[in-house]
Amino acid sequence: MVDAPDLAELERRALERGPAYGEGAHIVCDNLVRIYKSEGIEVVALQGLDLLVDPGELIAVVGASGSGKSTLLNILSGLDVPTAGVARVAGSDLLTMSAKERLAFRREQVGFIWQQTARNLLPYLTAAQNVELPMRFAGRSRRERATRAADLLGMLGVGDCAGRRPAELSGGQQQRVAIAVAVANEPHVVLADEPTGELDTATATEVFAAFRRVNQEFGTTMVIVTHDAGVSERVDRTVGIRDGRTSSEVRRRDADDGTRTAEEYAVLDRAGRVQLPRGFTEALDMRERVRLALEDDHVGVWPDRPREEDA
Ligand SMILES: Nc1ncnc2c1ncn2[C@@H]1O[C@H](COP(=O)(O)OP(=O)(O)OP(=O)(O)O)[C@@H](O)[C@H]1O
Repeated sequence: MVDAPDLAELERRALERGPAYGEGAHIVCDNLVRIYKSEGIEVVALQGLDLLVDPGELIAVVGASGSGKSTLLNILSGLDVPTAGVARVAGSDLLTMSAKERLAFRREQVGFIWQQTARNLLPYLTAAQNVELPMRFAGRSRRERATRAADLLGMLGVGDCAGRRPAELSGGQQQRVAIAVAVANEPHVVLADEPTGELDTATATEVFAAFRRVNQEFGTTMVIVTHDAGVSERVDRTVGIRDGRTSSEVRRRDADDGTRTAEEYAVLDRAGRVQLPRGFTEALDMRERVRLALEDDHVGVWPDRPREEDA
């Protein structure tokens, strides 16, 4: 009979294995799958998506229409349940939580901002009342609600709009009020689906600045889905989604001399998969299979055609 390992041995093995995937991350998606079934047809919206977002990070998510961006946000916000995989936000497991836990998660842990300005605010309440509403649900005192609503609206540059209803606000003002609503209960994470999609460039810049302000002031982790290059170029990390998987990443850094550099990476997932950019595969007519070779400091990828030395 083999001796069972003792506690010290198990601890030693755990240390040897190193940190678990996503340990310390605020958002963890590991091999996330979402399959929609309608009228007997299955649509695989997410097919093994991996994503890690650190606490306090502000990232943009980009991708073609239908690539799975909204599906991802709906899962992270607790609105939708994934079919398989791991999705964890601020320590909450989104696959296994009960209905009650899900409600508390949505009320306290995440704030959400939709593209359609009208969807974010209740039309018959003033801006301040809209911001106070989630705090009322959370049981905060009347005085605390009023003070915090005024502070948030002021911080986001819409303090003078406090007494106006959404119809009396511009699209950009409505989105800034929506950000105040989203962070009213100090959520750990804010998710936004095309929040500047209906705005002109100058207004979009102002709204993005409001997101940035909240991120820096409160350290809130933020994921913004966007088609807007003005937004995606201003964040430190842009994650590209293709066919329901994270496929590429652009990281930007400010150099000491004040210049900003951007570097594009392909994402290597936990199973060792890399998605080649479509431009590369088309340029070399790569289809179905490729040849790989391990070199000293890189991996070569060739189209599946007879090589000269084989001919
Ligand atoms: N409720 C649903 N039922 C069936 N299929 C769905 C449903 N929601 C999304 N899909 C499908 O899942 C895939 C991903 O959709 P999703 O809305 O996540 O993409 P997206 O990247 O957000 O697109 P867009 O930029 O156009 O909003 C698409 O093929 C879409 O048709």
